[in-house]
Amino acid sequence: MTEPKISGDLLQFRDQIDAIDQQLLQLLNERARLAQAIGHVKAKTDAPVMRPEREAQVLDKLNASNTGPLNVGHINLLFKQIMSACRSLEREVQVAFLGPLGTYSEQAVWRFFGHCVVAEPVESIEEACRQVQAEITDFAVVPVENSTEGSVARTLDALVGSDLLICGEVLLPIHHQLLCQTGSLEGIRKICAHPQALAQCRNWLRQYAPGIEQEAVSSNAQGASMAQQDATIAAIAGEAAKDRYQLKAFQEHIQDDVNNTTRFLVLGRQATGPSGADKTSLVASVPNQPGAVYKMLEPFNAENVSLTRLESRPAKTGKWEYNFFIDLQGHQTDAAVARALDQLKRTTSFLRVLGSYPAAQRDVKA
Ligand SMILES: C=C(O[C@@H]1C=C(C(=O)O)C=C[C@H]1O)C(=O)O
Repeated sequence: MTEPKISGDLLQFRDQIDAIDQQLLQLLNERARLAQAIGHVKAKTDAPVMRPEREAQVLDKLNASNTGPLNVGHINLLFKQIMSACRSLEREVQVAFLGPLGTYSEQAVWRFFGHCVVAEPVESIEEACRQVQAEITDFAVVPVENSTEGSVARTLDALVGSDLLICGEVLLPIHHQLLCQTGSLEGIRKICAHPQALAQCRNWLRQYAPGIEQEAVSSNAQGASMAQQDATIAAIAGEAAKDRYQLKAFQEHIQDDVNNTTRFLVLGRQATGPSGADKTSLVASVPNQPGAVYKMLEPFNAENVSLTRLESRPAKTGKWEYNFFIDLQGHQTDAAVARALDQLKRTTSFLRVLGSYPAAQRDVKA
């Protein structure tokens, strides 16, 4: 292919880009050497390699001073990978996620940790938690709620029964795609996907794939794997599955709700310091008495602490008792949050602070 007649300009611009790349390369290696030095300091005290609060602050600072044309999405994407690479020179962090390969949980891992981590799929939420507790891996990434389907009960139950800490959260827009070997619907006899994905694409399927049989399978990634082996099968899955199973998209964004989002938790053994825009999650239960729930929530009102989520689950005591899962804005070391938690100890029969961690949605001030 011939370049347009502005090739003189083009060559000049490319020379400039080459020169800048050399500077970037040098600076990136300088940055990497500093991370290595930090790694040596950490190793002496057995301090954690991954510091989610620091990584959130690095991105906040860059976004606050960014003048473009790169946007917040570009900055986060680029610098997350830079930090991931630098971090891996200290030590490669290990993460268990709810598999199989190609799931949205895997996408959540890459988004939170960047690509320089060892990520292992495991078969259940409980197993992901067990691996962190047994110190087989550093972190687990598990789904906790979906904007249309609600909470993931197994994750909430696993949190109550363990002493793991929430170190971070990931908000992942769920963009379903219809995937098959050729990218065309011709010859497709069956669409295989997790029942939730089939439900989330009901209208689209009715309109654009009427008459094609639908089969519920155990995960979208399994559907994608079936499509990889059989040209008559299409799957509903995300970007990670498309790449993993070498499929082509017939259509992207086929979910009926354009804002369909899943929230994932990053679970670990380490407490996370304040980043400047944090959330705190806790689980509490109260005695079965009139006004008990009101008394439990009163300290948050008194201290002007904003709650972002309140959810109850059976406490499994067989006595119609409930655990309340509460997310609030702020870090447990913030004075107002600390005072509210102190009060809460007096009004609850059970209280566990599940962790304070950087909020995924950040309010960056220029
Ligand atoms: C370099 C550090 O270690 C890791 C890498 C970071 C980075 O590359 O900026 C930031 C935080 C840590 O997850 C550090 O703790 O500062």
